[in-house]
Amino acid sequence: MCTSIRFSDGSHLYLARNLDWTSGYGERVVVTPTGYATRSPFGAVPGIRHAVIGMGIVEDDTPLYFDCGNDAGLAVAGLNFPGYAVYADGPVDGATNVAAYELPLWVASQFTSVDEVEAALEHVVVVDRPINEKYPSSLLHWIVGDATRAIVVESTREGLQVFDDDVDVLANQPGFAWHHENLRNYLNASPDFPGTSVLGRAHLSPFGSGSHMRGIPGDYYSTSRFVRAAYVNAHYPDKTSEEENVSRAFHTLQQVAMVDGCAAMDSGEFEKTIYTGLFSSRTTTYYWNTYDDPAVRSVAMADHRPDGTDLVVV
Ligand SMILES: C[C@H](CCC(=O)NCCS(=O)(=O)O)[C@H]1CC[C@H]2[C@@H]3[C@H](O)C[C@@H]4C[C@H](O)CC[C@]4(C)[C@H]3C[C@H](O)[C@]12C
Repeated sequence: MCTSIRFSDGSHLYLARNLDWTSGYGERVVVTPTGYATRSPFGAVPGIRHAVIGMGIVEDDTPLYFDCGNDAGLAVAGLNFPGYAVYADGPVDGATNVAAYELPLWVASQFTSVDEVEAALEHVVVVDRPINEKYPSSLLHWIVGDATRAIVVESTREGLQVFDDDVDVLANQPGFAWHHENLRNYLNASPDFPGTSVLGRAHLSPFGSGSHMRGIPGDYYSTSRFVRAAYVNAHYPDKTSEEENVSRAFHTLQQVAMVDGCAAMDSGEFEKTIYTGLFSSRTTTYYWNTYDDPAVRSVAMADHRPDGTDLVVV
C-alpha cells in the first residue's frame, strides 16, 4: 500500500509519500537535468523544461519516477490502483499520448502548476506502453500538488478523470471519489478534549487526550489509511520553517506506515514501508528514509547540475 500527502508552509509545496511493498526495486534519488535528451515514445516529453528530482530507477537511460518534484514547485506521486486503472492499448490520434511509466516525468518536466497540468490533461491519453519487457506498465493513479492545491488523476474504464483533492491525500483502491465520500463517516472525529460525561448517576471524566479521535481506523487497509492520513494532515498545525515541515511530513506519514509482519499480500509476503520520501519546493530538496534506516537523508537539486545533460543517480 502507499499513502501520499500534500501541505504547504503558506508559499511552498511539500509532497510526501510512503512506498509500501514487499521489497524495493533498487530505487535511488534521480536528478533529471534540463539538458537531458529525452526518449519519450510518443513525444509527450520532448525535452526537460524543468529539472526534476525524485525517487525512481533508470532503465534504458530513462528515469522511471515513483514520485518527484521540479524547480518550479510542482510534484507528483504514483500509487497502486489495480482493479481500476485502465490504459489505452496504443496511442490515439490527436491526443497527447503519455506512456504510463513517464507520467510523473511528463508532469514534473513540463509544467509549473497544478492548474497547468489540469488543463493539459484534457488532451491526454495514458498509454499502456512499457519501457521494456522487464517492466510491464504499473496500474497506478497519481496525486499532483503545488503550493496551492492538489489533484488526483485516474485513468479507468470511465476514461481519464481529474479530481480536485481538497483533503490533500491519496491512498490505493478504490477511487478517489469513494475515499472522499467515505470521509463523511468520520464527522465525529476531532482533536478536542472531552468534558466529563454523565451516565446514570456516574460522572465520567476522560483518561486523557485523544478520546474524540476514537473511530479513526487504525489498520493498514487502503480505505483506513486514507481517513487517518486526512485526519492527521488536516489537523497538523501550520509550520513555517523547513525543519518543522520536514518533521511534519515524516510524523504524518509515520501514522500510516506499514510494519513488517502485520499485513500479508495474497502471495503471503508481508508489506512494509520500504521508504518515505518528501519533496520540498522551498529548497528543491528530496528527503527520504527507509525501513531499515529511519535516519532522514536528503539531496538538494542545486548540488547536482540541474542544467547538465546526464541523469544523476545519487
Ligand atoms: C509498487 C509501487 C506502488 C506501491 C503501492 O501502491 N502498493 C500498494 C499495494 S496494494 O496493491 O494496494 O496491495 C509502484 C509505485 C511506482 C511504481 C514504479 C514506477 O511506476 C516506475 C516503473 C514503471 C514500470 O512500468 C514498472 C516498474 C516501475 C519501477 C514501477 C514499479 C512499481 O509498480 C511501483 C514502484
